[in-house]
Amino acid sequence: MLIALAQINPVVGDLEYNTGKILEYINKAGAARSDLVVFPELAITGYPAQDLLLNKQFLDAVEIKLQDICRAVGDTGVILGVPMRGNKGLYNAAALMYQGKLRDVQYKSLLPVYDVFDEKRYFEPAEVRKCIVFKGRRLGVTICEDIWNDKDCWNRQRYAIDPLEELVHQGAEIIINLSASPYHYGKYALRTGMLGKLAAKYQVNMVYVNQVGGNDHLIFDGSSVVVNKAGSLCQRLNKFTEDFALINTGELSKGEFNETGQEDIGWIYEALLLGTRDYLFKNGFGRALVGLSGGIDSSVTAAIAAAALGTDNVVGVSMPSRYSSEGSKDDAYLLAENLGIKYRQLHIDNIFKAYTELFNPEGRPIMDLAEENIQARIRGNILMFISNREGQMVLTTGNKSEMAMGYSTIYGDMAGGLSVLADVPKVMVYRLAEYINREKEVIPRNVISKPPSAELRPDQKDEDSLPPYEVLDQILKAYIEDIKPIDEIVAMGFNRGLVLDITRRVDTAEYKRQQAPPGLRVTSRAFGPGRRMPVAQHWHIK
Ligand SMILES: Nc1ncnc2c1ncn2[C@@H]1O[C@H](COP(=O)(O)OP(=O)(O)OC[C@H]2O[C@@H]([n+]3cccc(C(=O)O)c3)[C@H](O)[C@@H]2O)[C@@H](O)[C@H]1O
Ligand SMILES: Nc1ncnc2c1ncn2[C@@H]1O[C@H](COP(=O)(O)OP(=O)(O)OP(=O)(O)O)[C@@H](O)[C@H]1O
Ligand SMILES: NC(=O)CC[C@H](N)C(=O)O
Repeated sequence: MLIALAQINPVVGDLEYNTGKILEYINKAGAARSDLVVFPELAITGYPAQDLLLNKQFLDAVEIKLQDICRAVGDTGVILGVPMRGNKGLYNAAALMYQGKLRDVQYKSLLPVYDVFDEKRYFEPAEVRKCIVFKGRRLGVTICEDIWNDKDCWNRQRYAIDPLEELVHQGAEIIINLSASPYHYGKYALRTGMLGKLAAKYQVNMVYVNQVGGNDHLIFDGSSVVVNKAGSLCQRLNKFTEDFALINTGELSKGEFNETGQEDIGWIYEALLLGTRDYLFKNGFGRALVGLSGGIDSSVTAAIAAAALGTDNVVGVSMPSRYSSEGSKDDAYLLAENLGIKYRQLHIDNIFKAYTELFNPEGRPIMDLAEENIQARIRGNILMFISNREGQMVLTTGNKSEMAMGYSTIYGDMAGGLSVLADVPKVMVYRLAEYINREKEVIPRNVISKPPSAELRPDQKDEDSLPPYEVLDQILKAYIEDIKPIDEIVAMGFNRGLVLDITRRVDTAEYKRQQAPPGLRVTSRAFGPGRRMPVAQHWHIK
């Protein structure tokens, strides 16, 4: 049997666009004389459609689009992810269409509610699982979480039923999985490792089709695969881009790829590119604005924006104050030159002076926190003024370490539409900078080598207020990503007072993060919908 994998990038809620895209790939599979073409989970609506799924008119429109697609299906069968109304409510379904008719449906059985997922809010679970017989073959059709039933796995779930096992026992000859599996660093290796293990355990070939694209904070890597019953990888679709491939189930005896593929920092770079591009494009923006301080965060953010949107579509704005060093101004200019993006310089001193004259008895700076922060706020206002007038989206530059510690000014450098590095720890920002410079020096060497500073007062250095980032990032990972208790973090070899201070600062900065723009998720636990913490709360270990 010839099976086509259609790894598409749907736009959430754009039923017209998604249907057009699905029809395009159905035609492509038909032209290749494929027996079957498989699309990702909820391909018609895009994933996650969230509360759009509570809207009756939206579901009515989905039904009409499904009928349109059905009518267009000929001799190439189509398996497509779609929300479907059934006996008990809404189901997350895989629909099989063939020769103009809906032939069979399998609902999703395991509905994830951990991490960023909230599927029980919308869907009922399948009550039965049956192989779908198509062109004489028994297909075991599963939807994403249906195969993630392993307590050792990242999701740590062990469900009472095992759809995969049931389908194999019913004689499934091939397992098909429609997915919308968001990326985080390490996820590809984890996912393909798991697929290999399952295929070998059940001695069954597996075709895994994943969504690709950025949808708000989530980035889907695609990386769809085919694994044979020996557990070897036979086919791998491109990562972070739409792709299409054809496999012959009769020729899967030997794997073509030996490795499951450990990811390197390039994966994070590509993920951020796709996340930035799709967030802007899917929100109707083609251009971005970045405040360039000459520091590492704004440099890496601008480099990502330039690669994602094209150099002509990025404006870097340098906004020096009296505390900005000559070096920083030069670095900001050089970065813009190296990237080939547009560059402007606007001094903020007169505006800063207006504030000090308004508020200070002597009319001169008194150098307190309010004055430090007003510089960041003046810059935020300037960027939003340009955005309003010219139509670019402002990108904020704070990294995960700073967002964790509240080391940023609310309504200042946090003002903007998308936070590109919000889930990238500072140490990883440096690795990204080295990666960006892998062929030639784009980010000036001085930007990478100088000690980080907010330059909001004379001689300010980040490490006056924060522990060294190498230490900080390890403690933050243990606390935020691994959800380790304080005692376990201390047992990793860190000073108890330091761990208490850092974790308390993380907790008390929650109010800032809840007012921050969405951040692109690239670690196993980002701030945002996958980490829901109260703001006004008093739980702290002493
Ligand atoms: N629980 C709560 N819920 C809601 N609002 C709350 C709040 N607690 C304080 N607030 C409000 O927030 C204000 C304090 O926050 P905010 O005004 O941001 O000020 P704050 O956090 O005190 O200071 C900002 C810090 O970030 C550093 N910084 C700034 C800019 C860039 C960088 C960098 O390196 O990237 C670093 C800066 O040096 C300073 O240490 C309070 O005055 C109050 O209005
Ligand atoms: N002089 C400046 N000109 C333009 N933008 C600035 C300037 N100073 C700060 N910003 C903006 O505010 C953000 C926070 O800057 P700040 O220098 O305080 O912290 P940072 O975390 O060290 O960032 P970076 O590494 O980019 O300097 C910067 O990334 C930049 O977007
Ligand atoms: N859409 C889903 O069911 C996703 C859950 C799954 N465990 C994943 O992240 O790949």
